[in-house]
Amino acid sequence: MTSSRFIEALLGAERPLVMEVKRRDAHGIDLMSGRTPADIVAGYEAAGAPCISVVTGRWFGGTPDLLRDVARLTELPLLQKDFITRRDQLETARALGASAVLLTAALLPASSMRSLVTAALRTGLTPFVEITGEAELEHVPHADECVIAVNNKDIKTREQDSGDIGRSLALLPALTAAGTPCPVSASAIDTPETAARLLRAGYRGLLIATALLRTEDLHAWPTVSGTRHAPAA
Ligand SMILES: O=P(O)(O)OC[C@@H](O)[C@@H](O)c1c[nH]c2ccccc12
Repeated sequence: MTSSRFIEALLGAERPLVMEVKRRDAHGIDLMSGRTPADIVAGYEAAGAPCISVVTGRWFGGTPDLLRDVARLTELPLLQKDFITRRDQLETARALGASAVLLTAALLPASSMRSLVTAALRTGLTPFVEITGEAELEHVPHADECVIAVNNKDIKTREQDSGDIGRSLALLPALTAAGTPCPVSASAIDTPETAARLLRAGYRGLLIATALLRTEDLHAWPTVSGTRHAPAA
C-alpha cells in the first residue's frame, strides 16, 4: 500500500489521465489558445482528472509561477514537470505546491537518480521517474513508492520527434517487474483510441498534454470501465 496521494488518486480514478497544463509544444506552438490556467484546470476537473501535471520547464514556455497559480486553483495532487537535478529543487517544488516531481533518467547520472528518488520521498514528494529504456530501471530505488513512466518521445532531442507508442507497449512487463504500483505511459498519446489501447494493455495512468489541450471534448477520452467493456481493437 502506498502513502502517495498522487498514486492513490491515479489508481482509484475512473479516467486515469494525468492531465497536463503546458503553455507550448516542443515546436514552440501555443497550446493555451487564449485560455487561462483557471479555464484549463476547470475543464480538467469537470472531466474527472485525478491529478494534474504542470510544465514549469522553460522549453515549453513554463515558469515556477505557473505551478503556484495552479496550486491555488485546485486541491488535486500536482506533478511538477521540469528538469530537476539538485536536491534544493525538491524543497522548492514542495513549497510551490507539488505532490510529485519528474525525475528524468535520460538526463540524470545513475547516482543522482538514486539520491534524488530517496530525497524526494523524504521530502514527502512522489518521484515520477521517466524512462525510455529498460536499462534505466536499474537505477530506480524504492520503485514500489514511485510512478514509473515510459516517455514515448525523446527528451534528448527536446521531444521534437513524433513519438513511438510501441515503446510503452514493449516496456510494460519490465515496469511491472521493477515493482511500481503505477506504470504510466507519457507523451505522444494523440487520440482517445491510442489512450484506450494503452489502458487495455495494462497501463494504470497516461500523461497527456498536447492532445487534451487541443481536444474539443475531454469526455470523449477513455474511462477504465469503458475500456474494459469495449471490444478488443
Ligand atoms: O504533449 P504530449 O505529447 O502529450 O506530452 C506530454 C508530456 O509527456 C511532456 O510534456 C513531457 C515529457 N517529459 C517532459 C519533461 C519536461 C517537460 C515536459 C515533458
